[in-house]
Amino acid sequence: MANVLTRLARTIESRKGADDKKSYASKLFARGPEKCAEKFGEEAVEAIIEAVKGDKSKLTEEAADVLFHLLVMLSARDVKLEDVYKELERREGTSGIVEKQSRSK
Ligand SMILES: N=c1c2ncn([C@@H]3O[C@H](COP(=O)(O)OP(=O)(O)OP(=O)(O)O)[C@@H](O)[C@H]3O)c2ncn1[C@@H]1O[C@H](COP(=O)(O)O)[C@@H](O)[C@H]1O
Repeated sequence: MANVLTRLARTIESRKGADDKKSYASKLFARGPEKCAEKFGEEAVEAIIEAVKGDKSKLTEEAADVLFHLLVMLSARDVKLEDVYKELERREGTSGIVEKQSRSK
């Protein structure tokens, strides 16, 4: 069974071109990829604020908002979640330090 992120990504993808009065994701898509990116940034900032405050319950909720808006932003630019998973898998087992050095070349 697909995990919740994979299922949510599929649902979000299915909202492209759907009625934006019935779907929040459709409403975001209709406003364009720049707006989707802006909303992701706003949600990330809200999560940062809760992380700094140390409220675990609110940080959990904000993290869910961040993941939802990340998926919308990726979909708005036709980046597949599967490809993000593949990139994470490629990095698995390598040290973060080595990874950083290989990317800065
Ligand atoms: N997981 C989510 C989810 N997380 C957060 N949000 C929405 O993100 C919005 C964030 O709140 P904001 O105050 O920042 O935004 P807003 O004022 O409502 O809207 P803006 O005009 O600022 O964009 C809220 O409206 C939340 O409902 C989500 N909306 C939808 N989903 C899921 O996405 C799927 C598709 O949803 P629809 O597109 O609505 O069918 C469904 O499975 C939903 O459960």
